[in-house]
Amino acid sequence: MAFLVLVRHGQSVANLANVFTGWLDVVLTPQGEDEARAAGTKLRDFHFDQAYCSTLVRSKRTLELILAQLHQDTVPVHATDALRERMYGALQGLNKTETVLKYGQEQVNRWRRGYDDAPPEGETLHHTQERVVSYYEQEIVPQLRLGRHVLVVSHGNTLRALRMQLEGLSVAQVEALEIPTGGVRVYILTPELSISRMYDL
Ligand SMILES: O=C(O)[C@@H](CO)OP(=O)(O)O
Repeated sequence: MAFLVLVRHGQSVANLANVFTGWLDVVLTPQGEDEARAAGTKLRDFHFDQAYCSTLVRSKRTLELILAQLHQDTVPVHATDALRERMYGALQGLNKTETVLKYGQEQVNRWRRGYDDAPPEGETLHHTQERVVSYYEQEIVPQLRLGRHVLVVSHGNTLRALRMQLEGLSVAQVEALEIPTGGVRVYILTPELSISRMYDL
């Protein structure tokens, strides 16, 4: 039985500053590094065959810290643009609270969580989902079919989009889904890749 584990990167300096991040390439805070190590500790009973992350440094560093914590530094790592955070367009770098004061809570909620609402010059969650799911199907599913154990370290919105697909969530459910930094989700899969168990660690 293969298992698939999804982890959101640890807290970044932009998360701490309450700034829209998207494709900004920001580092982890000390707390974020601790969250990454803690995710590794939670995964101590797991052995991975393949690991995936985005090309953004907060995702790469989180994966590196998890594998170091697990003494599994030799697991092959694949870093891809396909697993980058949702592109937040003109909102990138803006403070979230100031943006609410300027445009109103309702508009900002739609930009942040609406499945088909694009932030100015940015991607909708739906578009993010298309690139993430297509990478998942082309690169990760073949590994899972071989019974390999896979770790994916990515971002809040990419993981919301992937979880919608894997868990069959409705639009309303994915719009309400929040994943904490360092959050760990485990899927135990049947040989046909149905989910036999899923849980947060
Ligand atoms: O800023 C971002 O890129 C994301 C994730 O940190 O934020 P939000 O919660 O608004 O999707």
